[in-house]
Amino acid sequence: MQISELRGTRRSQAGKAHRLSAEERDQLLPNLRAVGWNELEGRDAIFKQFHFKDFNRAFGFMTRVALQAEKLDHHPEWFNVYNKVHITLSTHECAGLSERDINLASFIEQVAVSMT
Ligand SMILES: C[C@H](O)[C@H](O)[C@H]1CNC2=NC(N)=NC(=O)C2=N1
Repeated sequence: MQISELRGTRRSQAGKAHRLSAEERDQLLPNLRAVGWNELEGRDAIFKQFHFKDFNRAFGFMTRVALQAEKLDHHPEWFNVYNKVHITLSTHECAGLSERDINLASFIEQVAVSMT
């Protein structure tokens, strides 16, 4: 395998991202809605606010998410102040919500559960 192909695999979620269809949304979003993720109005993205016990927990959470985001080459838009972390997920490549956002949101949920 060539280095260039390996890079291709590292861009993991290989292939082009596509905006989720209505059917895919019906199938994938309910589980995330149930744990507090919502679709933004006026932008094809999902959003959730997290609250932790203190800054240490919030930043520990962000650190774990950041390392995975870098691995996946898919990064959150986020805002942090003290114990709050607000996260928006969307995919630039398709200018909207893709499966990459669903995968990252699922990972974020696992980390959040382990930090609260
Ligand atoms: C050039 C770079 O690989 C791209 O911009 C990646 C990086 N991180 C990303 N993060 C998110 N959230 N969406 C993207 O489309 C995206 N694309």
